Amino acid sequence: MNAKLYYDDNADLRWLTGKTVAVIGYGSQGHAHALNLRESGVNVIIGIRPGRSRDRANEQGFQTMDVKDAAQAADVIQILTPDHLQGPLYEECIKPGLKPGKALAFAHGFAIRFKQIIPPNDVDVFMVAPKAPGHLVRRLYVEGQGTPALVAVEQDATGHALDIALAYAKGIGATRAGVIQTTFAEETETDLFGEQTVLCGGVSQLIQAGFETLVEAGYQPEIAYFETLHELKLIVDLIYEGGMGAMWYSVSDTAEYGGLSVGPRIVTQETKQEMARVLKDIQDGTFAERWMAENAKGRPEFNRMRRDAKEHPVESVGRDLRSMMSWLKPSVVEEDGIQKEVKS
Ligand SMILES: NC(=O)C1=CN([C@@H]2O[C@H](COP(=O)(O)OP(=O)(O)OC[C@H]3O[C@@H](n4cnc5c(N)ncnc54)[C@H](OP(=O)(O)O)[C@@H]3O)[C@@H](O)[C@H]2O)C=CC1
Ligand SMILES: CC[C@](O)(C(C)=O)C(=O)O
Repeated sequence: MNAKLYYDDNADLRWLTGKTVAVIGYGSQGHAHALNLRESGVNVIIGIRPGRSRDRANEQGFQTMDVKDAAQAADVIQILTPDHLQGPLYEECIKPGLKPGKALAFAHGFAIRFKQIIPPNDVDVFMVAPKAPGHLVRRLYVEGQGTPALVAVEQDATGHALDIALAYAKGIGATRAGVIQTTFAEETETDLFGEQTVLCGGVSQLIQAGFETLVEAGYQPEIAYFETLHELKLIVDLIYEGGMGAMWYSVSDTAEYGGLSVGPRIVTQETKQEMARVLKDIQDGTFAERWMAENAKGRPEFNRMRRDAKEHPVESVGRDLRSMMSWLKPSVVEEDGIQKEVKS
């Protein structure tokens, strides 16, 4: 194995003893980090603006305050607000609270890698980036499992930034699954690549294309849903637990032969070449620039794509079919057309 991996025995929560961690933002990652850390015995406060997130953090028993006050009060300041907003929030509310020896933490390297934030030299700067959506970081922790994470140290002012980062990783349950040491650049570039090409972008396009092909050919949409979306989860469960081998072993020989011979017609050499172009745009900052510009314009293209994705028939068909599956325990549900967290 090439990677430097850390597990529970390699991390010591005592590096956070007597310290206060301010979790800034209480969204997908924020609520998971805050709850997991608290249950691991860490003293956590929440820096958050008034609104839905603050109400939720209060309901869950946290001491909440404005970001400026939380940054003043904390030893470790974990920034869990959206990437594109971190720069101005840091300048206005977090930077004034920094003092030598404090730590600035991230769950993704975007703001540092693309220079939205330039911290002073006398603070630690580290990252603990879980490799899962926040709602699953929380669910797995509660179930006694863990989410793998990446740690990186950008600045080691105290000489103990890595110890503190590993303690934090242990507090959120990541060292149960394995924590790999990396750099902000490697985490940012691989994470953006993964979410755009395979995890979020690639998977959603593959599902929609498969669903549309079947429905346009006259097959029942409900069958298309079960075939291209519902069963995907069950197939991925096997891959997650035992690698591709477990999936090939469990499916029929017909599926194995068909999958191995036809798969390369779907994901082609051209797809791989496009992936390389996507990676280049990430590495040279083209994607980051496009994303920041889209936000500056008020997100016209993003809003249109969001709306189209929401209105795709695979969503309405799925909603009806899932309503008959009483065992599903979703973390996020739709109410009046808006995605909402299920109260835990
Ligand atoms: N989503 C994920 O699973 C993952 C995210 N990350 C990283 O974690 C970080 C947080 O992302 P994510 O959890 O998705 O974010 P969310 O969008 O889920 O949550 C953002 C939170 O920040 C709050 N917020 C937004 N603006 C401000 C502000 N000006 N002042 C105070 N609070 C504010 C929001 O509160 P309000 O309700 O008031 O809007 C909300 O609580 C990002 O760096 C992201 O890249 C890393 C790995 C996975
Ligand atoms: C896959 C999306 C992700 O990168 C993640 C959950 O790790 C994100 O930024 O949300």
